[in-house]
Amino acid sequence: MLKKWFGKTETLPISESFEERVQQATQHTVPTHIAIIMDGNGRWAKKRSLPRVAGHHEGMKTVRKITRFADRLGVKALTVYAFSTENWKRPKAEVEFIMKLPQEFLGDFLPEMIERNIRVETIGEPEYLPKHTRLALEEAIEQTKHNTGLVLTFALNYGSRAEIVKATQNIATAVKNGVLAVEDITEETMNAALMTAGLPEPELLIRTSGEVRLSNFMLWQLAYTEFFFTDVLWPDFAEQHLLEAIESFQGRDRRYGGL
Ligand SMILES: Cc1cc(N2CCCCCC2)n2ncc(-c3ccc(F)cc3)c2n1
Repeated sequence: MLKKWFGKTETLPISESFEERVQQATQHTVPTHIAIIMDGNGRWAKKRSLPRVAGHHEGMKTVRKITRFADRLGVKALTVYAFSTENWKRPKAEVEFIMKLPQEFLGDFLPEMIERNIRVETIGEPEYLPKHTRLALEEAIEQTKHNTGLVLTFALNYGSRAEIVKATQNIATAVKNGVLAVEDITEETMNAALMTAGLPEPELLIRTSGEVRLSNFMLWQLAYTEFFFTDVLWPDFAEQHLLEAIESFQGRDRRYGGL
């Protein structure tokens, strides 16, 4: 909004109410860990008669935008579902394009993430990613491993059922080797065996584009998570939408199964 003042135009703040809402949100419990299923990239492109990869590229920019805002709000962990084990079924050219996004993202944003004390992590099976993708990821993880701020975790070639099977195999091996007694297996044993070991459980899950399902994402970890589903397509997801999801979270009465 522009206001004429002594012939000089100046842009008023985007919205005083937005800034007030940000202040309000940060006075209450901001979710420690937010997980996001970033859906709607292909549809965003199709609506604009653009190739699907244009939606993925725009979606990558949204990851940067939302990471900055989550960091500003004091979120401790942000986990984003960037590529599922099922995504390999997409056309070869689309997968090849998507697999170049980590390098582009890090090339542009890694210096700022280091400046912001953000730590980069990944969950999934990186061994099946192209070498250039894996190297970019490993470099970012190495360069940020001592950071103590927001933990930004990319779920890449990730599937929750495969994660649980792998964790179960490792626990069974520990029992077989006499390192662990069956009666000592607890929920904590599983938490420690999963790829998300060390992360707090997500308090808020956001899924964009109107889809209402988990798509094999963090099935164990989301047991007590609040869900926020929005029709907004991921490339259109902006600070106002994250703020809306957090305000919704703050308005809920979390009981963890109790009364
Ligand atoms: C495979 C993939 C897809 C990907 N999309 C953009 C977001 C929408 C969902 C699919 C496409 N994005 N966006 C950022 C990354 C990324 C991954 C690792 C990393 F260290 C830095 C950035 C990414 N990776």
